[in-house]
Amino acid sequence: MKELFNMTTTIVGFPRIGAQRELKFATEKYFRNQITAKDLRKVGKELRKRHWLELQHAGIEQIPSNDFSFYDNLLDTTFLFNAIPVEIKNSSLSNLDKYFALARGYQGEEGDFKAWPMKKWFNTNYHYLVPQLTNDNSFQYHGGKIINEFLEAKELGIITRPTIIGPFTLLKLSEFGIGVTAEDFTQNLLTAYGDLIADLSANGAKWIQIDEPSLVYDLTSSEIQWVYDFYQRLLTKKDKTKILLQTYFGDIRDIYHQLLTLDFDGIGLDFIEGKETKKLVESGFPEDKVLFAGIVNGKNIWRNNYQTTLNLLDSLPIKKVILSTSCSLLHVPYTVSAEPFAPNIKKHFAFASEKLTELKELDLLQQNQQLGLLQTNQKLFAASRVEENLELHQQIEKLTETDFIRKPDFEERRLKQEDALHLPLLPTTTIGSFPQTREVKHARVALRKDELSQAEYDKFIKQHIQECIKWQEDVGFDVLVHGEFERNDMVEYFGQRLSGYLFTKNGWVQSYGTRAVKPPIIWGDVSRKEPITVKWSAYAQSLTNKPVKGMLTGPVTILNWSFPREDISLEESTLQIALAIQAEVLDLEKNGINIIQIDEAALREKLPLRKSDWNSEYLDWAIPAFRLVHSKVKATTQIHTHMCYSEFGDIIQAIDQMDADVISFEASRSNLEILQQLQDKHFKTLVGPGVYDIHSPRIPTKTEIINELHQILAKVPQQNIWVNPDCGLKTRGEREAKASLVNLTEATRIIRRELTDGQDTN
Ligand SMILES: CN1c2c(nc(N)[nH]c2=O)NC[C@@H]1CNc1ccc(C(=O)N[C@@H](CCC(=O)N[C@@H](CCC(=O)N[C@@H](CCC(=O)O)C(=O)O)C(=O)O)C(=O)O)cc1
Ligand SMILES: N[C@@H](CCS)C(=O)O
Ligand SMILES: [Zn+2]
Repeated sequence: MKELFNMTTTIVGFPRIGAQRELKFATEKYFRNQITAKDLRKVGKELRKRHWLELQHAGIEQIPSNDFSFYDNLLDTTFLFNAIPVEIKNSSLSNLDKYFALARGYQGEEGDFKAWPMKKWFNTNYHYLVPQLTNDNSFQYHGGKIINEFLEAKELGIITRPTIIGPFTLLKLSEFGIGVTAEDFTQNLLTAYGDLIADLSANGAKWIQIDEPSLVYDLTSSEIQWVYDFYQRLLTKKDKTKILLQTYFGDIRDIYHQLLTLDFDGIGLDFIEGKETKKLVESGFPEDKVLFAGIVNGKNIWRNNYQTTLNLLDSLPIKKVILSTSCSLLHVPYTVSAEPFAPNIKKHFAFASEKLTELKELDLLQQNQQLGLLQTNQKLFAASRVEENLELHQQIEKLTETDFIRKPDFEERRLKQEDALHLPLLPTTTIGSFPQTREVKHARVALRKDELSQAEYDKFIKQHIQECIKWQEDVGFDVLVHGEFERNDMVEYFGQRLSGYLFTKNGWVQSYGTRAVKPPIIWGDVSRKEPITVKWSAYAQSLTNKPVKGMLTGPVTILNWSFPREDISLEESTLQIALAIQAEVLDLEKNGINIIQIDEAALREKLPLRKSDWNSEYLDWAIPAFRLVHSKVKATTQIHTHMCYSEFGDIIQAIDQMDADVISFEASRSNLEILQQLQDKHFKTLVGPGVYDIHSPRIPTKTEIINELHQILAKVPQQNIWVNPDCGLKTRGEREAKASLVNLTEATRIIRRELTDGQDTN
């Protein structure tokens, strides 16, 4: 056992939505003007208190603060420093409403402000708001949320470790207006972060945590130099308050040694996703710094293997260690305690609360105390948890190259589909879901509580499908959808209908703002028990002569938005799911569905963050898994896919290799930058770059959509273009969703007329 330095425990951050999603319900009530700002702030305050006390009670010695957020931490950071657009800054909206205007857009008496774009937070299913920095912006610190929350905890007798996103990550994740670069903000940020540290320090903070997850990417030499120079200058101003530089989602191999020479008091490293973290630490770690060792996985829900962790800790040549999580616990649900799993299943799981216990137990074991805990833990890993599905394994073994290749090729299929489908120029469609109204969600609650029979529920869903089809026909859409009213979520719904899956009752994880998901758990081998979506799609198709798109979630996304197994490879699990979805595709086709969309919104999620680690490994199985799903359909069946909230530019060729016939993706909020990539890379798949942002209640005007279409037409051949919103409409209210779609169809008709010299093609 290593020499002990005052061994303590901490976490990088804790979930904030509340175990019963209190924050979501309160915030949405505030949006609907049903409660006041004061009421909402009170809910936030109660949640923070509850969480700090829970951490204290669990024996966590260093408790973070400012990990709470009403919407998003990066938005909080930009807002804290007042680096927001002048129009919003100068409006007479309240501070809270300015904040929400950036998050969701605002259309009202104070003006018409678009929401900031939203992107995936590294390799997670959490999404952050992308700061838009222009000439008008500067960063200044004048107090605010971070200090208020520190003082709030202090009043409870808890000296927390305030956390803040660091300047490098902030700039890396921001977008810059014309004529502005990250460099322009350096001096400004230095003063702002310096003032922040001084204020927290003056108010009694002992430690401050600066999060720099962007350091886990490949870094250029100028980036390394920027980080080094910035922190060297910042740290000369620090006094007695200790600074922790916290990294996560990988290792920091490009800058590790330089960082160690800076005057940080602690360095937080991820030993779970950081493939080279152990090696880096073994190569040297200064005695005067504390290693915040991220050894409890902040993203999975499986119990920690204590022996493996203790061996790792024991092997590190470190004196001062604080045991921590690999990243914030934001990415896991609160607790498994109230979940109705059988004890022999439950004992394998650790959600956020149970991870606190794990940290404490590891701390004790590290000190050679309560060794019985180790034996109990070892038993969890001694035997296989599940029985294998041998038939499925054989089916996978027998797959050959041809199973992954669709015939005939894209061009031949395209002609056949044109003949079969007769779609107009710039066909219009939507991404699948229509608003999940309270009525729809409520019906599902009633079904769960046996207040509604299955037959009544099915009838209710069919009524919604009928109205949805009729509305799309009236408005003039070319390819219709059934609306996904029967689904709670695009992944959980499938998980619940596939064998091998477990799902929670209350395992909510924040995805963005007020929205959360309950990722299903892959417990064993996955297979399809029976058709999943066929009855709904076939019913919708029976109501219209226009084509209705079948709507499925693809295998890579189902895997990435589930909690995956760790006892078999991700590739193997994905192939199992792919075969299940393939069977569904073929059943849809058999039942008269000629267009099938297979969503792969999370295709990128498990692609290594570092390009130098790509080696094509992940894409080499993820793309074929998608192809396996549709390789056996007829040439005339048109396969669509959909992606959102990711960077696509650097994987555009891999996307083409998915060999779908049509792809729709989010583009309206990434300023259509992807269009250039499509042109440069001669993208073959037909494309529907989203023409408006569905994540905001703001209704796009016809003129805005026309402008988007002009931009698309400037880069993509007109016969390759589809017109659609940038994602599903489930989070939108009916009124705004419909108004936006009407504008979309009318804008398309105008453009069609332009393109066909004044003749209306519709
Ligand atoms: C498209 N996106 C998705 C991602 N990940 C997914 N797994 N799914 C996605 O769709 N990632 C990227 C993007 C953006 N992310 C999201 C994430 C979540 C939502 C969303 O709308 N979430 C809903 C919850 C959806 C759900 O599970 N609904 C259930 C339960 C509904 C519910 O809360 N019921 C209440 C009672 C309601 C009543 O009585 O009226 C209850 O149970 O207490 C269902 O419909 O049955 C959310 O509200 O957060 C969107 C995009
Ligand atoms: N078909 C899904 C895709 C979301 S990414 C929907 O429309 O909600
Ligand atoms: Zn989407």
